[in-house]
Formats: sequence, C-alpha cells, structure tokens
Amino acid sequence: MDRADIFSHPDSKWTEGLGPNADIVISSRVRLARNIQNIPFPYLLGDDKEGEILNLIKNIIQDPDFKEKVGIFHYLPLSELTPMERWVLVEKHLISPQHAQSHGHKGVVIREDEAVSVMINEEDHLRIQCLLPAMQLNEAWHLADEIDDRFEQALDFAFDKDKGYLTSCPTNVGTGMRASVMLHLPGLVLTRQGYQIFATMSQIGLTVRGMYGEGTEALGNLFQISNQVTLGLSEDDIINHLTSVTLQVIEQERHARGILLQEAKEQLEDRVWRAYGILSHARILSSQEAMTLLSELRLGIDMKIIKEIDPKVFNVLMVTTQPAFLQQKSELELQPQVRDIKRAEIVREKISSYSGGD
Ligand SMILES: Nc1ncnc2c1ncn2[C@@H]1O[C@H](COP(=O)(O)OP(=O)(O)OP(=O)(O)O)[C@@H](O)[C@H]1O
Repeated sequence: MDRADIFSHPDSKWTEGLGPNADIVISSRVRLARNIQNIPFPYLLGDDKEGEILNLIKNIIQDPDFKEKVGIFHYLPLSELTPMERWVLVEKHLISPQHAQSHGHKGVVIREDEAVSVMINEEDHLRIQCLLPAMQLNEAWHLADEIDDRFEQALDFAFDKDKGYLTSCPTNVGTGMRASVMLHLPGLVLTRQGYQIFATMSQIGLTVRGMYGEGTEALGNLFQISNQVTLGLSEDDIINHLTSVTLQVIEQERHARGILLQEAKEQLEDRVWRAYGILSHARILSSQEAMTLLSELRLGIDMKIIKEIDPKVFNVLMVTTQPAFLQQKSELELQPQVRDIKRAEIVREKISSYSGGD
C-alpha cells in the first residue's frame, strides 16, 4: 500500500474482520504513550523542538534495520495534509480526533498494512498504536511491545524505576498503556441491558467510550471498552483483565441475541429486513442513519437472518460512509445534503453487489 492509498482505500488491517469473536469484537487496540528523556512534554514544546522530534522519528523509520525488523512505515507530517486527509485518518482509527485538530509540528507514521500507527507530538512525544481485527488483544500487545523495543533502541524514553514510563497526563504514568476493544453490542442495547453493564465498568477499572474514543458518541451500537488504570499493574495484568471482562460482555451479548430470537423473532427479523430494504433502496442517508441501519443489518448477518452478505461489508462501510472519506473519494468538498445522496449511492452499490442488483 503506498502513501496515496492510505487516503483512497478504506481497507486497514482491522477492516479485514477476521479472528476470534469477530461477530462481536470489531477491533482490538493497544497504545503505548512514550516520551523522550530530557525533552519537555509536547504541550511545553516550542515549534523547533517539535520539528526535531518529527525528524528523529522520520530517521528511525527510514533505517534499513528498522524496516527489515518491523516493516515499512509512511511518514506523514500533519502540516502537509489537508484537513480532509487528517479526518480520513480519524475515520480509519489511525489517529485521534484531537491529533487531527492540532497545530504545529505534529505527525504520524503508519505501517503499510495500517496495523501500526505512531502519533508524534500528540499528548506525548510518541503514541504507539497497534490495531488488529477481532479479539486479538494479546497479539496487539506483543506487536506494540516489539515496535516499542525498536524505537527504544534509538531513543531514551523517560522512565522512573518506581513509577514506570513518565507521561504528560498522570493517568497514563506507569505502563503508558491503554488497551481497548471496539464491540458491536446491538443485543444489549435492544434488550436495554447495555447501560447497566457499562455503569459497572468504572468500578472494575474500565471505561466505556464512543466510536472515536474520548468524548465521542456511541454510533451504530459500537462501544470502546478500555482500561482506566496504568499504574501499579503490569501490561499482562491489563490485557488479562480487559480480556476476561470482554469475554463476559461477549457472553452477555450472545445471550441477549438468543433472547431476542426466542422472544421477539418476528420483530427482530422485521427490523433486520427493514434495515436491508432501506439500505438497498434509499436515495438519501445521513451518517447517523447509515450507522444505525448498518448495525441492524450486521446483526441480521451475524444471526444468519441474512445469509448472502459478507459481514466484512459492515467494517468497510463504517469507513466509506463517513463524511471525510466520502469527500476525499469524490475529490470535492461536498455539502451535507450532497454527501447524504453520495452515501446512499455507495451503500446501495455495495449491498447490491451481493444481492444481484438494485
Ligand atoms: N478498539 C478500538 N478500535 C478502533 N479504534 C479505537 C479503539 N480504541 C480506540 N480507538 C481509536 O483510538 C483513538 C483514541 O482513542 P481514545 O481517546 O479512547 O484513547 P487514547 O489514545 O488512550 O487517548 P487518551 O489518552 O487521550 O484517553 C480514537 O480515534 C479511537 O477511535
């Protein structure tokens, strides 16, 4: 995948949708916050120093040994990207919305398969993120650990022998790790059990966020669950705890789907087929409506109510129907009403490609 493909193709490693519990876990993410010793945190840095950090990282990823060991990365200084390109990276979950809106010498390096991205000068000098499809928290952690080791061969990270890694926000001190899963939980939402379960998360050191992380809405019944605590726990503790809670939530979601099938089969089928009908024929779709209907369609696919559509369609449409991706693809800035027409067209085409025409 070359640099231009990052903005024109919806596919990332996570959109492959393959792996354990892929019917409920859309993606698993591990991010490590790291800072370079003796350099102030980004919020205290002047432009020159920020520029130096960007250059440092650029040189590291261009080193032949680094490339051979951990792969080819594209270097993208945010100042060289259009606002639309930055938002495509948010919609592909490769950078945070906060990073997309920042000014100064910020950047990101992205591995060719888009499983790894490293934000530069976000809240910390480096935010190493590994994003894999389905329930692969352990795999994402091992990959992040490997990338971290490679950077650490070239950089001295700020580390305190008692506290661990030092980070700009005290909530990240220690491992600097946030592990998270993005879950599709329509069963828990429809049976009204979701909010009760989410309310207990903070009592067990976890937090529930919306589709694009901190401060964002939970669209399309998608929720991100992540660890709140980074201090006093090892990386393995964090991964094991999140894994065991996620497996319980998966069980509860399966149970809720079973109840729906047993107690409200016709209503469930009706909802799924209506979603299919609207998505296959609508001429205007807002992003919110599209996400809601795509979630219902995906539920129907996972519950074998609809058999001919590949569940991966949901992951890809989660990216291609988003405002920035739509506009980037059209190479035009589009008014919201025009975007809604374009979105409906894209969804119709994708769905009819499975069902033999609109
Ligand atoms: N499991 C996941 N799958 C896909 N994307 C994710 C997942 N978890 C987080 N993200 C994405 O990562 C970005 C940052 O998320 P979030 O704000 O929750 O975490 P963070 O990096 O730990 O930031 P902070 O330290 O500010 O809380 C967002 O764009 C979000 O969509």
